[in-house]
Parts: sequence; C-alpha cells; structure tokens
Amino acid sequence: MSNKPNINVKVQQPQKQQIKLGFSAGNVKLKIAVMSGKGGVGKSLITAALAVGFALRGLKVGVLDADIYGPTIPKLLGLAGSSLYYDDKRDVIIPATGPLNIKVVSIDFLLPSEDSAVVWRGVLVSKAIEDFLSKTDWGDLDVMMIDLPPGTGDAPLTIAQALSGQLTGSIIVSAPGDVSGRIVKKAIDFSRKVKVPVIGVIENMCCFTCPDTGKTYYVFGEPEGKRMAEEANVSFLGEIPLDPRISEANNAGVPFLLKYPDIEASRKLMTVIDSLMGRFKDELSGQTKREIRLMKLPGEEESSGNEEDK
Ligand SMILES: Nc1ncnc2c1ncn2[C@@H]1O[C@H](COP(=O)(O)OP(=O)(O)OP(=O)(O)O)[C@@H](O)[C@H]1O
Repeated sequence: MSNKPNINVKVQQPQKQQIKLGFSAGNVKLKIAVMSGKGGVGKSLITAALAVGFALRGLKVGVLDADIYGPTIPKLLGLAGSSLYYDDKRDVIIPATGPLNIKVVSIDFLLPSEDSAVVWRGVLVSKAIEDFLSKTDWGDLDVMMIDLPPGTGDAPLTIAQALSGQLTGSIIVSAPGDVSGRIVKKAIDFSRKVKVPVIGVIENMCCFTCPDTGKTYYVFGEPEGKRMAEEANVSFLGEIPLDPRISEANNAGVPFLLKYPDIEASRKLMTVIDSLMGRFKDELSGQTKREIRLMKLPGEEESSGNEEDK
C-alpha cells in the first residue's frame, strides 16, 4: 500500500477538450520531447541536463517524466523520495520543485518504493499522462522537457499520441552503438510519424573524457551522429562525452552541470542550450516563428526532405 500522501491521479474520465485547454492554459512556450531509438543511451540524463541548462540561463523550466515504465528524472534532479501533492480545492496536482526551481512531475513520485514496477496498460498510461499535463499547476513556463519512454514501440507511441499536436518538437538522443545502424533513423521516422518535428540529434557517450588529464578519446571510433543527422536532414545539436564524474554526480543526486560546470560535458551541453535558445528566440520572447518560416529563399521550395524539422 502506498504511503505517499494525498495523491490522486484520476484516470477515470479523460476529456480531450479539457486536456488540450489545460495544457495550453499553462502558457508553456517550448515543449520539447526527448526520445531515443533504444534504451540506455542516456535519454533521461540528457533530458535532466537540458532542463538544468535552460534554468542556468535564467529560463523557467518544467520536466514531465513520461518515461512511465522507467522513471529516473527525480533521481537525476536530486528529488528521489519527494512527493506530488493534490490540491483538491483547485483540482490541481502540485509539482515537486527541484534545483533552480525546476518543476517536476513523475510517476516515480507515486510509487510506493524505488523498486516498484509500473504495470499499467497503455490506456491507463496515456490517461495518467493527460492528467499530468492538464491537471498540473505548471504555472508559466519557458520550457517543458518531456522524457519519453525509450524505443519506438507501444509505450512511446501511446504517450506521443497523447501529446500529439502539442509539442514544439523532439530531440533524439543517440549513442555510438546505434548511430552506425538504423536506430537513429528509426527514431527520427517515429517522431515524424507521430507528427512531432525533429529539432535535432544529440550523440551521448560519443567519446571518453579522462578526468585526470581532461583529454578526450574517441574509444568507439569516429562519432557518426553528425553524418546520420545530416543524412536524415535534421540538425546535429552536439555530442556529450562519457565521463565518470557524470555518473558520480548522478549517484549523489546532484546534476553534473551544477557539480562540475567546467568539465567538457558541461561545456558541450551549454553549447547545445545556447544554440537552442538562439533557434527558438522568437518563441521564448513570445513571438511566433511560423510567419518567419514561411519566408522561403528562392529555390528553397524545390528542396526535398523534411523542412519542417529544420
Ligand atoms: N555521458 C555520460 N557519462 C557518464 N555516464 C552516463 C552518461 N550518459 C548516461 N550515463 C549513465 O548511463 C546510465 C543510463 O542513462 P539514462 O538512464 O539517462 O539512460 P536512458 O536512455 O534514459 O535509459 P532508459 O530510457 O532505457 O531508461 C545512467 O546510469 C547514467 O548516469
């Protein structure tokens, strides 16, 4: 039996209309889903790090941990053991608050223990996600990061469909083992099929940064993420090295960007943040970008591929 107080994620009567209104009423400027073609590539770590990176640049940030079968965002943001609260007067869920005032909602907060497994079927999962979106008091946010379940199977599909039409775009996280194969392309294809424009690819664990010397070694060979992104006609956002200090910070529940701001991984992550902030400056300043996108350069009409991703 759960010992978490006052939690009531209602999964009984989802009403699409209310859900969409509820999400947009919160005034969230950017809603970015983080996906991966397979598990274990560091998708959650990158989601949490991007959230911290945006917050370090002064933005108001929320994280929806929609990796419902393997929720790890609370641990990565030092919120393990925290709770969500339900304000029954206002009928809203109050998110937990992490470092730099990052608001976090995760199914993990509702589980009785760290070892509990979520065994819900798809329909209940999508209803829970809809409730998390529509009934959470997110307040005004500049950026909401959404950690999707890994892969391209039923779980991410169910959740991506629940979010359909509401997202700014997706960031695909890859790791060296899968860039040589079809996995990144599959994730890009998945994102497009669920009508979420691909913002770009981040290659995690591209290489190894030695903490003693600061030298970086490409132990898996030349990184291929950039080439794969180009082939799929999406932006390559950057590569993040493997660094034992990242795991050490994770285990301590402190975001590595805060614990080790000067390591190569932190510098590279902040470069990704700055390029995203440049790319979405209109959205972040409250202007729409759609009009600007319509102004095509001569000849651009003929270019094939997926212009909406760029
Ligand atoms: N660049 C890195 N350097 C060191 N450790 C890393 C790095 N990236 C990820 N890790 C570690 O790898 C493990 C897996 O990361 P994470 O949980 O983020 O993967 P994931 O893709 O979200 O997995 P899944 O979605 O399958 O649950 C974690 O222990 C994390 O701390």
